[in-house]
Amino acid sequence: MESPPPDRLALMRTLFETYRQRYLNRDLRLLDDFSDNFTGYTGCGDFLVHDLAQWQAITRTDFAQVPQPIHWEMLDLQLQDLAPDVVVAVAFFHIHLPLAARFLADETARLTLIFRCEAGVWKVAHSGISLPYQVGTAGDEVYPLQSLAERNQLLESEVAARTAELEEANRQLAALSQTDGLTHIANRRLFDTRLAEEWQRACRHAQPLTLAMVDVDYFKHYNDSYGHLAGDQALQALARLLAAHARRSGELAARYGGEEFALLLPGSSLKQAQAIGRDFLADLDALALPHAGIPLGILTASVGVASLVPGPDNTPAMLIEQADAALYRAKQRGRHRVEAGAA
Ligand SMILES: Nc1nc2c(ncn2[C@@H]2O[C@H](COP(=O)(O)OP(=O)(O)OP(=O)(O)O)[C@@H](O)[C@H]2O)c(=O)[nH]1
Repeated sequence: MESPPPDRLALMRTLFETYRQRYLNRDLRLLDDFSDNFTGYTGCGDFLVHDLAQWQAITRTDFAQVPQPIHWEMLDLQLQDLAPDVVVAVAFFHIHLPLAARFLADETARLTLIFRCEAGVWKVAHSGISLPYQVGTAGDEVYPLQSLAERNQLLESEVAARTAELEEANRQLAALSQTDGLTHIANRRLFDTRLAEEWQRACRHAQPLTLAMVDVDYFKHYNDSYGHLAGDQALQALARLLAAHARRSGELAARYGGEEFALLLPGSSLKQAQAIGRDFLADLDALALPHAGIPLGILTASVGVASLVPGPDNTPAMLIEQADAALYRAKQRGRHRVEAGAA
């Protein structure tokens, strides 16, 4: 097939472009372009319009419905030279209406225009637009704006609901990853994070950071006597008591590992931490979980506290070491007591 001569191609392009620009810019001069002998298919109507006045009314409704300029993202344009007085343009494009109905723009629309030269003037003899929307139009709508708006609203509320669910799931996941599964207090991971944070804070304010390490006494014996499940329950009860002593902002009770716990006490002096340790042991005594076979007859714990002012010569690990050393001394000196400071 021979391709049309350049001037003919230019003509076809001009005809299509003029139509396109007027349609996009909501330019009513478009109405002048139609042939008296016109036929057309609207985007959502499934009937052939062959009454020019009806088509012009549809066009006016279209322009009134969407008065702001429309944007077409052209995908393809076929220009066909059918006869000296007939040319056809078939265009494929995405429609971007000036509203938030994004998925409308995802559809590919097709426009077929037939131009016919009548008494020396090129007119639009046929316009058939195909919009593959899965939604119907309401009333005399040309674009299915109402259905699209409803669909959009539904989609937005579904997205909002899913986003909220996802955020909640993420929040729960984050909380879970920082919580000890047995005792439901902070786990070692959160303790390490908070220790590092509090260390930095104490460093900035040149204040001491204080830490208490807590270890259950004769816990192996407890497990052996009462069973592992009872041991678990004892750890849970102890964790609850310890958590009740983390009262002020920044304080944190955590399960450090096994039957060892940590109480981070920013802003407390060594003396205050010792008092907190003693209060905690008194609470545990009051709980009086039976532990037959050890001198006191109830479950007890030992506490080691240490305090350091962060500086170039010390690290968080040193604070833990010193609290651990104090805890070791508490064990050595008979358990069920609080010891403080490095050896
Ligand atoms: N039930 C239970 N036992 C645990 C858990 N984690 C650690 N243990 C037990 O804790 C016990 C710790 O024993 P040891 O380290 O010998 O210390 P201890 O018997 O408490 O003796 P002292 O610390 O010297 O007073 C071991 O028997 C562990 O099995 C746990 O999650 N649940």
